[in-house]
Amino acid sequence: MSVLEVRNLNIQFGGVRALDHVSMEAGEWEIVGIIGPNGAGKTTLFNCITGFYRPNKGKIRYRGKPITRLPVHKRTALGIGRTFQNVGLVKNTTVAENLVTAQHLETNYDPWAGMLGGPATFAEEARLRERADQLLELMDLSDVAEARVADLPYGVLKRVEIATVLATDPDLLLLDEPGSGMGPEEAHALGDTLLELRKEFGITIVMIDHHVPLVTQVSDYVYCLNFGEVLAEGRPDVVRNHPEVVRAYLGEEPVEDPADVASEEYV
Ligand SMILES: Nc1ncnc2c1ncn2[C@@H]1O[C@H](COP(=O)(O)OP(=O)(O)OP(=O)(O)O)[C@@H](O)[C@H]1O
Repeated sequence: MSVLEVRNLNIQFGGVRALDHVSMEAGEWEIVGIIGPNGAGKTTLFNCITGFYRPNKGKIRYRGKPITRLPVHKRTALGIGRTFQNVGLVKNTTVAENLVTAQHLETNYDPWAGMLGGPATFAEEARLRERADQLLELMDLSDVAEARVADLPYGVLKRVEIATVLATDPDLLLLDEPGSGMGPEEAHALGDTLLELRKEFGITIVMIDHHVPLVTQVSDYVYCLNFGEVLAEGRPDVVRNHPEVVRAYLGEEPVEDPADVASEEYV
């Protein structure tokens, strides 16, 4: 059974057809890449999967259960975690505090015990902090645990955001441009981390990104959207050299050797 199944999704904003009969799926343990030029409908697809947008037509299933009409918080409770294109963190607190706060959403935390500060509360806080430290280590972020989020560079913030979503214990992780603001080496290191996360937590990942080398490095399967439609899908090496995909990105004819394409940041 697929973890995520999207069938014939349509959504329209005024005259703009943002998604037009879009179907995709992601299986257990899979990393699925979503690429496509600006305005192709990638973030709109995430907004439909997470419940921020309600599609005009189509169905979304999570582990076989229809979720098309469920509100955002119920989808989160089912295990769908998401990062945002423009980083969704509390900027005036530290990195570690962001992770602890995210875990409070998952905990049966008694507000009275919290106010009175009994031993059970301290033990619980210590446990949440320990888990935060483990996640920060896994994401190579231990050295910024006490840094204020607002003081960190964008590339580091993207990693912090992933750690924060992991703190909510998701089963399906949707990453919106995790490689944005990163150079090729930083993006490659992020790719290694994502593969590590999949191994460590056994999660399914769907990732939007413009860094085609990053998408190629980690994805088992790739969808390319263009003007709200699936232009191509398949293994990453096949999609990145698909004539229509190369044309959509560069307006050029495809190159002979896919390795030539892999060296570019964009297809
Ligand atoms: N809330 C909205 N209201 C009106 N139009 C919208 C809305 N959300 C998305 N759109 C339109 O839908 C189309 C797809 O946008 P979307 O943000 O999904 O593209 P994208 O592939 O994520 O682009 P980018 O790579 O630039 O982030 C665009 O034409 C956009 O202007």
